Amino acid sequence: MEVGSELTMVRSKRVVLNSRTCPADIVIKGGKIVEILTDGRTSAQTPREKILDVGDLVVMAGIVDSHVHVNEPGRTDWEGYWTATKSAAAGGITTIVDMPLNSIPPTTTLENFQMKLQMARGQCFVDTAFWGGVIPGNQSALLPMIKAGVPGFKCFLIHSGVDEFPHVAEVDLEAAMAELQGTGCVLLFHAEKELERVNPPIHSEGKNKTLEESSLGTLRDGLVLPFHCVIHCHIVHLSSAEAVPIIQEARKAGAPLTVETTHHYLSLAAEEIPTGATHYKCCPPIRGRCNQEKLWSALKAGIIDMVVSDHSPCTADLKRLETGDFMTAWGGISSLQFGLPLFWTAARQRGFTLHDTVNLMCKNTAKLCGIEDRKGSLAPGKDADLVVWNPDKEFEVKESIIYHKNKLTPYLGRRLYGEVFITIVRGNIVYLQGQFPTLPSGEHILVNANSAT
Ligand SMILES: NC(=O)NC(NC(N)=O)C(=O)[O-]
Ligand SMILES: [Zn+2]
Ligand SMILES: [Zn+2]
Repeated sequence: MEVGSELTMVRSKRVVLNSRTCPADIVIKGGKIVEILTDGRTSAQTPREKILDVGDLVVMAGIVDSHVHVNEPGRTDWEGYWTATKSAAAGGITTIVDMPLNSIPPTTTLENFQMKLQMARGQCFVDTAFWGGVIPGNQSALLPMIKAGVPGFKCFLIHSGVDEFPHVAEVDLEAAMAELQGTGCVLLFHAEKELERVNPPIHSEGKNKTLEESSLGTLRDGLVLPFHCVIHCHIVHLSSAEAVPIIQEARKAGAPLTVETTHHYLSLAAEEIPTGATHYKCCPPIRGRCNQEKLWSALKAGIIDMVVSDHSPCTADLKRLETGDFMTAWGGISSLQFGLPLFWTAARQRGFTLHDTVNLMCKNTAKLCGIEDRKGSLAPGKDADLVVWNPDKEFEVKESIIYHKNKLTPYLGRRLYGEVFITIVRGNIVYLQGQFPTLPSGEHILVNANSAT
């Protein structure tokens, strides 16, 4: 079987289905799963050719990463569709959902969205959907973007890191929520809030800690719950466990609220960040081990709904490694390709199962962006998006296997469990042990929740 082939069946001794992991034949036709044959059942539709038998490698639904910054157009040297979707394919990610910022222009108007689509066409190795952005004064652009296929919008409550994507005040949220009433879309919040100014703590320069209690006001996940959440609100990249009781309270009060955390808050702790290691900088910052354990407990308890990458790379110079100054370095971590093994390496020791992994990284993220009818789990009628991997195989993150545009990731040199062998998008092999199709096959663009064009 070679890369780029269109499969008619995938066979494995370990297929992760909704209720169990068992031997199964996944019959594929026209890019869709048509049958899943278990318990030795065969069917008239069982094909004879283009069958991929992966033995006892695990076959699971392809990962849906709903938080990826592909900064094209405008900052393609930070990350572009070609490299972002190749690294996604190498990581078992079959759908990415692109964030509306760091590209120039940002996805804040219909025209800007159409420009993004034009740039993405023909460059995507995996399926790609797009978030819009809410900024002050663009409320009249929201409905046209929904009609054009965005499943929701991201907004910031503090400076976003890029001037062309200003943060919102309450009055802007009022206007946006009025527009979004009844549309069924979701509003994603970067819910850090700038608290009262504090005297800059006396810390040795260049430590993540300085960032944590920064003189820019104590930036925390002071969860700013959107008042009278009249639409589905989603808290992105929760970093501080202090927000967990607030989230629980909001839900008790009936707020339609979902929450994500990221691989870096679950896999990295402030205590392990070397002085000046600004490639670890992200906003909100990575916090201590005690906080990390509380995030894991909230994940186990179902209070945090999903885990994403928040892949937010930049060019190496903007990480200011020469000064190691966390206050001026770009906030964002490059990690897209390694989400599955990062999560699994830590989760397997905490009693999480392969089913939990599908729920947290496929099902719930697909639901967030309105594509759960075709992505996020294995069932007849769904897209044949699969990842073939070995949860027990350890490997080292080496520069030579990184397909991100910029290789500067805090995970370099780390040994992880869960090597990805094959990634299949709508029945096509898009990654096979280091090999990719010469060109992306077809148009992996999902501009409407229910259709790809
Ligand atoms: N402009 C950004 O890419 N910001 C992102 N940066 C992070 N998370 O460090 C984000 O998600 O807020
Ligand atoms: Zn953010
Ligand atoms: Zn982000």
